[in-house]
Amino acid sequence: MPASYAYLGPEGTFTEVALRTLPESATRELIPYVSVQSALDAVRNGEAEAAFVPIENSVEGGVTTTLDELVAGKPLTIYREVLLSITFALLVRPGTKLSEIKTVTAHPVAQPQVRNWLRAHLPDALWESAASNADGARLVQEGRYDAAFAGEFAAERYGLEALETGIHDAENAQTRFVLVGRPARPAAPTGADKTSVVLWQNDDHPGGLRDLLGEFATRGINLMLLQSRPTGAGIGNYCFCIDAEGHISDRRVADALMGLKRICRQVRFLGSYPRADIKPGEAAGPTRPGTSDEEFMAAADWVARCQDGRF
Ligand SMILES: O=C(O)C(=O)Cc1ccccc1
Repeated sequence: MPASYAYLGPEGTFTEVALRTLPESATRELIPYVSVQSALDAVRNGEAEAAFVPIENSVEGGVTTTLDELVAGKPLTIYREVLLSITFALLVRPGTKLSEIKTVTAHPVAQPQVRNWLRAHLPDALWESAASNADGARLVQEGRYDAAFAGEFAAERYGLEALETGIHDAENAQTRFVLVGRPARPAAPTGADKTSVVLWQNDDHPGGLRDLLGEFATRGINLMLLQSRPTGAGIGNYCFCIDAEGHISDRRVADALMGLKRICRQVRFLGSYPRADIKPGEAAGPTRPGTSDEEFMAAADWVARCQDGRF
């Protein structure tokens, strides 16, 4: 059996389209799962080599199911990320008119991307969430809903017709997807990388979050995502999902992680992987003076010489 990648299915999701842009997907069996949880469980229990799931949307923010799965349970690691521009089509059973649509469905992350369109064109339609956009299309095929917001490409797969295409409230809406596997050595740095971590504060004190963020700021590390998630231990109890620029093999990133490890109750490393928004060589590199690898190494060397009496 070839190595397999699990993904948020069924066939015809944006997730599948994004997955197929990864060259390595051509050599894997791609297996649809009904939910993010079941795709990630397939990795945790060894059924699949890796899972491909949505994690962030430029309109709605973090995909909370995915973040919560990465925050808790058996540790998983992000290997790769993919960005996909998203516009929706309104899919209906052939012959359905706009005036006949009473119920619509799609993945909950799709709703904020089509809300204005719905208000303008189908103000009285009842919205219900589907497990994925393609699953919404499947439910329309089965007659459970009148219309689904999904990729235009899903129409053929589910015998539907696109009544409208190019639906998007926000220009250039993008969704970010990640390939997640069991913990492994991160891929070598490309020069344009990202590091994801989850942080749990040691105690509740004024400026606690500022202390965590300060570990990045003093080392000139830009943050690309900061999302708090409830720990489940009561109101006001949160952990923080953070994406930071750079690779764990960059001295400033490793040093920041060491700083966080010393002051946090728990740090979960979620991986260092190539950025999808820019190509290697396009990254600005450390802009804050004193934060390059060379400067970190020279400083460590100087301390060693002082300890040795050779200053
Ligand atoms: O991949 C899909 O089709 C999904 O259901 C997840 C999703 C939701 C909204 C935008 C992009 C992907």
